[in-house]
Amino acid sequence: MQAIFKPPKAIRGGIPICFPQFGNCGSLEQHGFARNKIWVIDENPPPLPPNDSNGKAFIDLLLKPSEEDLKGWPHSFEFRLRVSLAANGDLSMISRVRNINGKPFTYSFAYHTYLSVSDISEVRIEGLETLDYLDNLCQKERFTEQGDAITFESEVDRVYLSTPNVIAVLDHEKKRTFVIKKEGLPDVVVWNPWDKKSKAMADFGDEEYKYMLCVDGAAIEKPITIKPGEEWTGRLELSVVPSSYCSEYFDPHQRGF
Ligand SMILES: O=P(O)(O)OC[C@H]1O[C@@H](O)[C@H](O)[C@@H](O)[C@@H]1O
Repeated sequence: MQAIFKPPKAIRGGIPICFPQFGNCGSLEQHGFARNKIWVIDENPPPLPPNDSNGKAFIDLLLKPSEEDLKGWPHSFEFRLRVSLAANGDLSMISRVRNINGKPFTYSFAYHTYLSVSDISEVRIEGLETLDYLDNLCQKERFTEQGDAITFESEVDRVYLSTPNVIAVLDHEKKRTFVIKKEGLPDVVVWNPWDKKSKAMADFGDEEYKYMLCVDGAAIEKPITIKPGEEWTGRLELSVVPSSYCSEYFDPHQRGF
């Protein structure tokens, strides 16, 4: 990617954290400030269930609002992120947002997950068929998806609503499938900028839209409200499996974790 590694702008690629705002639905910068910040290592995070990190390598990160952040979004919080990598390559991310403010606050959230694919025209997403979505290309108008798996032949920028906790992204050419499992994240954003928008983005190669797809576990349509002292958790697990395994592995009705 032609990503630009120059703070304070977000780096395109990876899994930026969109918080406390998704997109431009609010007064903050696009996708909120969290992805543009330097997080610190959390030396002493509150415990998580042992299953979350058994046998995995992990790091705990912490974000607290700066004076500047509080001017634009006057709510004190602690955002803890554990990123874990299992020996088989499974990546999991656990976000915990704690309200340390005197009053409730409300936010949106997304794991803006860039997936690398062999050829976007050979990719399909399973798990979102027949669901309602908000189309960011039509002023967030609500539509209903047809019965078939989602495929790509033009720009897509949608927020699928009330989604199952397991979504599969099948890369036909590479014969591999990304399995996205999530918890606490009812929505799924699907984004591919296609040719025209790619050319308009300085940090994105003209042809790169062919080799990427964003599929984000998110909470957007119904933003999350937490009371003083309360904590919210949102989990995402990303695995890559050979597509031949998929029919056994992939059950959209399965619980996330
Ligand atoms: O260029 P950004 O700020 O990283 O955002 C990229 C895209 O992110 C998607 O999640 C949004 O739905 C799109 O509308 C947006 O264009």
